[in-house]
Amino acid sequence: MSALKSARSVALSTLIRVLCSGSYSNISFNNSLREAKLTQADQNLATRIVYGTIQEKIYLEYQLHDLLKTELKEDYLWPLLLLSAYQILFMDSIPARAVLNEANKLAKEYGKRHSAGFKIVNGILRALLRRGPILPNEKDKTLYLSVKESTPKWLVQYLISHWGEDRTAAILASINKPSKNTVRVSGLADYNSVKEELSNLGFLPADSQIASDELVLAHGGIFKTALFKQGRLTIQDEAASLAVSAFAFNGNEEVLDACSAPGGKTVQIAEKLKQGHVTALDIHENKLRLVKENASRMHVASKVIVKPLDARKADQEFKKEQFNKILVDAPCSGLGLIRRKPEIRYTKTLNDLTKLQQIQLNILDHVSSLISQGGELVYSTCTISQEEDEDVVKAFLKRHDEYELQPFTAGKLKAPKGMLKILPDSYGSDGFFIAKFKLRG
Ligand SMILES: C[S@@+](CC[C@H](N)C(=O)[O-])C[C@H]1O[C@@H](n2cnc3c(N)ncnc32)[C@H](O)[C@@H]1O
Repeated sequence: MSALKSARSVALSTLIRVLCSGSYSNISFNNSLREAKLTQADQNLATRIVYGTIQEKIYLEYQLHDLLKTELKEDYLWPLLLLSAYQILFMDSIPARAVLNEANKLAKEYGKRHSAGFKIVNGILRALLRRGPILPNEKDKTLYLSVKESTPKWLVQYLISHWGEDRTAAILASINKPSKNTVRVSGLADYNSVKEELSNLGFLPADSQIASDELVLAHGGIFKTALFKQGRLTIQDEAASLAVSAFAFNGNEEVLDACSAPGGKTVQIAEKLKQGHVTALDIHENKLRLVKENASRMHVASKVIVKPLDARKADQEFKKEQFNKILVDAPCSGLGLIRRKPEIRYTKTLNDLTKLQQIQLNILDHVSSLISQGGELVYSTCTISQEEDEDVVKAFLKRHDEYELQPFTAGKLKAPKGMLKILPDSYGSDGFFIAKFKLRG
C-alpha cells in the first residue's frame, strides 16, 4: 500500500463514519490514525482532506449533485466523491490525474466484488473536471452564501438577520480560513523569555492583538516542545483567554469555575492565586481528569480542587457567599468555534440555541447566591448567538436585581458596558462572549 493511498484510505474511512453514521470527526479520525500509523506527512495530508471535506461539504455536494446520473448504492461512494472533489477543487498541489488514480484504487479497495463503483466515481470526477466549479446566482444571497461558504441556510439567514449581508459574508469567509496557532504564556513564566525561546525554535511568535499574555505562532506542533511539556505555555485561543482576564484578582481569592473541563481557564485562574483556590466543577466526571492533567502540567495543582457536580446544584453543595469570584464558562452551541470544529455548523439547529439558553440561565441562577459582597461573576460562551449571550444576560438581570453589569478591561480590549462580543472575523480568533456582573452596592 503506497503512503499516499493509506493517507486517503484513513481519510475515507473517517469520512464514512462521520457522514454515514454521524460519528464525531475528531474521535473517528484519531481512531483511524492510531490504527494506520502514518508518517507525519501522510497524517498532515489525511488531516487536510478530512477536515477540508467536512468544512466544504455543502459546497462540494452542490458541485457534484447535477453530475449524479445514477443512484449510489454503496455507502463509501458519496464520501469518496466528496473527498476527491475536495482535492480537485481545493488542493492545487495534487494533480487531477493523481486524484482520479487514487479514487479508482479506493473504489476497488472499499467496493464490493464486481462493483461498478470505480466506473461511477471515475465518470463523475471526469465530468467535474470538464465542467469546473459552479455557484448559485448571487441574487439569492442566502443560497449563494450557503453554498459558497458551505454553511447551512438557517445559519446564513440567522447571521444576516443579526449582522447584515456584508458582515455575514465576512464572518463566513473568515471561519473557512485556517485557524491561528495561539499559545498563552503561563502567568508563572516570563513572557519575554518564552517568546525568545519560541523565536529560537522557529515559531516566529507575534504578540496577540487582543490578549496580553498570548502569542500567535507561525505554525503548529507546539505540544511536542519542552516549553509545552514544562508547562511554561499552553494552547489557548486568544479570545477565550480574555474571560479570566476580565476578573480583577488580588491573589487571595476563593474562586468557583462552574463549568471547568478541560481546564484551560481553571489553570489560568490558578496562576493568578497566591493563597486562594479554584474549585473546578464539571457535570462530566471523566472530563475532570483533563483538568487535573492540565493543572499539574502547568504547576498549579495545589491550587485546584476538582469536583464532579452539576453546577445547577452548586447552591446545595456550597455555602452562601462562599466565593469571591465565579466563572460560568457555559456549555453552548459553539458557533464561535466553527473555524476549528467544522462540523458544528451542520449539527446545531436554531432550536439548540433556546434549549441551551435555559441551561445557561439555570447555571447562573444556582451559582448567583454563592458570591460574596464585592465579588465578581463572569459569564462567558464560545458562541455568538444572541439567545445564548445578550439574551441570557438580560434574563439573568431581570431575575436577579441584586446584580448589575460591570465595565471591565480584558487583555487589550475594553468593555465599558460590561459585555464584550468578539466575532470570528474581528481578530481571526474564536467567536466569544463575556459579561461581567457585580452585586449592587
Ligand atoms: C465551554 S466548556 C468549558 C471550557 C473550560 N472552561 C475551559 O476553559 O477549558 C463547558 C463545560 O461545561 C460542562 N457542563 C455542561 N453542563 C454542565 C452543568 N450543568 N454543570 C457543570 N458543568 C457542565 C461541559 O461538560 C463542558 O466541559
